[in-house]
Amino acid sequence: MSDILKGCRDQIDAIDEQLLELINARAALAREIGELKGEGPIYRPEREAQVLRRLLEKNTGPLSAEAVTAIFRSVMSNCRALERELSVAFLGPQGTYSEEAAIKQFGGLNNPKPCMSIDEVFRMVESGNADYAVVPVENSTEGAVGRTLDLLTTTSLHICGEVALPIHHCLLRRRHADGEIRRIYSHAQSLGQCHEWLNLNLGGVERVSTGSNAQAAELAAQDAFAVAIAGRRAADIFGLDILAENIEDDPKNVTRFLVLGKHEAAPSGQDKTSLLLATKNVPGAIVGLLTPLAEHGVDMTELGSRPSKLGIWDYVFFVDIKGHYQDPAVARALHELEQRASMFKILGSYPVAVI
Ligand SMILES: O=C(O)C(=O)C[C@]1(C(=O)O)C=C[C@@H](O)C=C1
Repeated sequence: MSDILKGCRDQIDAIDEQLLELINARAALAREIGELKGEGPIYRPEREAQVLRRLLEKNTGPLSAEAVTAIFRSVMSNCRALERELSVAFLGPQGTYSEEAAIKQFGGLNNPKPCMSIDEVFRMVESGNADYAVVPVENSTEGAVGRTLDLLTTTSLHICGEVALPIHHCLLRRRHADGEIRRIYSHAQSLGQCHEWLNLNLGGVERVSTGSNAQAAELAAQDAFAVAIAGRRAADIFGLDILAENIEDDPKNVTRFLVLGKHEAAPSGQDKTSLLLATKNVPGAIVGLLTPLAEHGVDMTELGSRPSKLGIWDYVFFVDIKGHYQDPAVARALHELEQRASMFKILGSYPVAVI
């Protein structure tokens, strides 16, 4: 071993010892905070977002912003687990993008609860069988996830966080299979996101929609004439070959997930509030309904609608605004908006996703 290499490794050993001591000191403080919290919620998404934002501001590299957030999310996950282990429900099985989003947000899962459907994910938390839910809400290519929006209209859970997950699809196939490809398995949303690529490269091959991408990977693992569209993680879990990577039509393909729980998130300084609104079905009603936002200088970042299921051409509106509902300007705007709406529900105020 060269002297230079040995010198670097000796320095790394010394730094690791310091890191170990410091991380354990941090963990001991988290455990102390856990005792102070008593019966209150352990998971504080606003504080975790503040910790990450502060470190990102201080980071001078060479580690990337993504690397720094991944490392500190994992540190916080382990500190949090000393306070109490949380269970997180998501659309399973193992290997889905929902699982990836849950791991990203919580820095690792101590007690994962994969579920068969988005309905079951909500139910798990509502019934107290899991602490938090992670559900997909919209994709940059395919739009809103209707089932999640419908369940938000009736749930008692609060949105307490959001996760933005870049989605890079792979074409996966059973190892050593080389015959004709007769079927492509994937979730309908992923088939839609890879539509152009499939037309160009596998035009004419039957597309079979599955409950999840992980299920598609599992089916492809048993079928020598099939391929699946899923993520890298699913390839590892089900032992599949990756035939092609990044096959999504839009390279900036992102899915946004919501974190839901029984507790509200406190203001973090950079928050969003999601609202569910309805108004009388008359011309110009939605414009009038939203006027208080403009009057109080509150930015609307998103406006979507869903059939209300109460009557034909009757809609509810999903509105995202900047700020926390406790921020004074937002509180004033929401108070006025509530007077004008025929339905008004704050689905949650939560920290804006940290990369
Ligand atoms: O500050 C707290 O409330 C903590 O419990 C500490 C800590 C952390 O590790 O920084 C852990 C869990 C919480 O979700 C937020 C932050």
